[in-house]
Amino acid sequence: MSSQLMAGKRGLIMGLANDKSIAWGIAKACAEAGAELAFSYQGDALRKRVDPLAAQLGSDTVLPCDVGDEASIDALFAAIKEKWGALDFVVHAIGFSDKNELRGRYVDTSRANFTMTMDISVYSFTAVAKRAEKLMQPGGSMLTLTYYGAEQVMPHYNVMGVAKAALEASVKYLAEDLGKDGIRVNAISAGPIKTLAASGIGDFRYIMKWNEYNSPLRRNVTTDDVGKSALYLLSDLASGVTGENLHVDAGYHVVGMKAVDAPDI
Ligand SMILES: NC(=O)c1ccc[n+]([C@@H]2O[C@H](COP(=O)([O-])OP(=O)(O)OC[C@H]3O[C@@H](n4cnc5c(N)ncnc54)[C@H](O)[C@@H]3O)[C@@H](O)[C@H]2O)c1
Ligand SMILES: Cc1c(CN(C)C(=O)CCc2cnc3c(c2)CCC(=O)N3)oc2ccccc12
Repeated sequence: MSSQLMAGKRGLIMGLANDKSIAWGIAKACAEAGAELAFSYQGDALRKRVDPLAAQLGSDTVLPCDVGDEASIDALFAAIKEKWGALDFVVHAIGFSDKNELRGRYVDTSRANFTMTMDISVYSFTAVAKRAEKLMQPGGSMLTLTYYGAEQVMPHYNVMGVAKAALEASVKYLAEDLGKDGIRVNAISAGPIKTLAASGIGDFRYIMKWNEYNSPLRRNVTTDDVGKSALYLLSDLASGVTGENLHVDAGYHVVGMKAVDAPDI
């Protein structure tokens, strides 16, 4: 499938934690299409999981990066510059908040967690773009991940919803700034997927069931669904697409209300 769409392209995948990560679905799709990949991970604990996954895709470039630390981001891009001298695409699959505030009411969000959540889940994409643009030529592409909770209230998504709304706005401003140099910046709004970032979330099973029942495709999406759409946005197939937010959610976001006589009720 799309065997050489990314031949000769070198990309950085940020946010791989394990083989359930959305970053893994995206990395597999890009590698299968011929891309050469580098990975960044957060914290030594993840290194032992990421190394074998990277090797599975023919990559031995696995670098540490805590996106909350400017020096760490600088060191990551210095290593990329040293190894490749250039970069064709970047995937930012990073988001984090205090899970104790991803339950209950949004109004009870603390200033500390609001600030940390915005720093890690929003500003980090801008910080990465600041470094990446220096290594990119026309034709370069950046991608981040968002969620429908940015657009409509999703129970208990709380401050992450406010953060994703800011992230989606930042994609448009970055698209304008980097478009002048021929670099595209887009987002994928993925439906709920059972990943590490989804674990520890109360009633996540209910959220998945609700999405399955109310999506036009009557199913949840997978990291492979997201990977294929990411491949499109990162490749030259999307040469005219920037500042976009592509919903890969089985169509959930288009449904206002189901017909009461729907056959599966
Ligand atoms: N799982 C879902 O339902 C879903 C749906 C839509 C969007 N998203 C978004 O997709 C992205 C990937 O999440 P996922 O679901 O694959 O979960 P995941 O837990 O596999 O990935 C999240 C990654 O963020 C990284 N991270 C957190 N804080 C970091 C920091 N300070 N520095 C560097 N890395 C850090 C983690 O190490 C992890 O690798 C996130 O932005 C998430 O908000 C997830
Ligand atoms: C969907 C959905 C998700 C998945 N998703 C879209 C996400 O963006 C993950 C957000 C997230 C951010 N930070 C943390 C966690 C999840 C749990 C573990 C942790 O310690 N911190 O998270 C929810 C939280 C509440 C309600 C729905 C959801």
